[in-house]
Amino acid sequence: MGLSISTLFSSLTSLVRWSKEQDVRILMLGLDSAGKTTILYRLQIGEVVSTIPTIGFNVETVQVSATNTSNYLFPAFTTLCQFKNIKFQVWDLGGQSSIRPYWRCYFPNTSAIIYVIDSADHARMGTSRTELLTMLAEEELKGVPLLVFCNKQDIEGALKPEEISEQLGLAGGEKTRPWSVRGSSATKGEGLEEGLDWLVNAIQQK
Ligand SMILES: Nc1nc2c(ncn2[C@@H]2O[C@H](COP(=O)(O)OP(=O)(O)OP(=O)(O)O)[C@@H](O)[C@H]2O)c(=O)[nH]1
Ligand SMILES: [Mg+2]
Repeated sequence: MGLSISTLFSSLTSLVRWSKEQDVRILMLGLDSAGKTTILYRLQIGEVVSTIPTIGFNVETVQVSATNTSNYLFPAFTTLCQFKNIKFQVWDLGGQSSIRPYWRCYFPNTSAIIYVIDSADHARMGTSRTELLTMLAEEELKGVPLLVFCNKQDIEGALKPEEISEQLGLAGGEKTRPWSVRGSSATKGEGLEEGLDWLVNAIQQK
């Protein structure tokens, strides 16, 4: 009897986990050439791929090992969670101005947003900010966690994450969602996993 209950419980747990995995959808947005597709494949296969501008979208399943840091009271449970692998469907949408109006078609059922900025593209920082703030005002994305990658930190003269964060002004306006602005270099593979780790925790704590 005990065995069958535990088997049933374990099957149910797997089912719930499976259905949750299917639901976890991350949208990756940002202006053209920000580095979205490079980030997607760096996260998925750990390599820098040669990209062409995305017309439409790329979607891939990305697996991360999540660290649950919220269970200070239950160290054993925390240890278990540290080894839990979570799968996400990451949707990388093309960022050209003619494609941006279609971003909103992908907003329903979004669990989190990754917004990618080319930190060396000083000229278009204002456009990138406007696109981000317009998107965040959408009702469908209310409360959805936001990770901003200030990408291309390897380029000399790139704006630092703190400077970009200041320009975006999220500290003053964003009170209803968890958000984080971080530096990354997709080509060097720096900052990506730490950023995703933050996002995983933000999604789990919602
Ligand atoms: N130096 C540097 N170059 C990068 C970095 N990330 C991406 N790139 C380069 O930037 C260019 C554009 O990268 P993509 O990943 O295609 O950009 P995207 O955001 O997907 O662009 P769209 O598909 O047009 O929206 C490519 O030549 C990449 O190699 C980075 O961190 N550092
Ligand atoms: Mg692309």
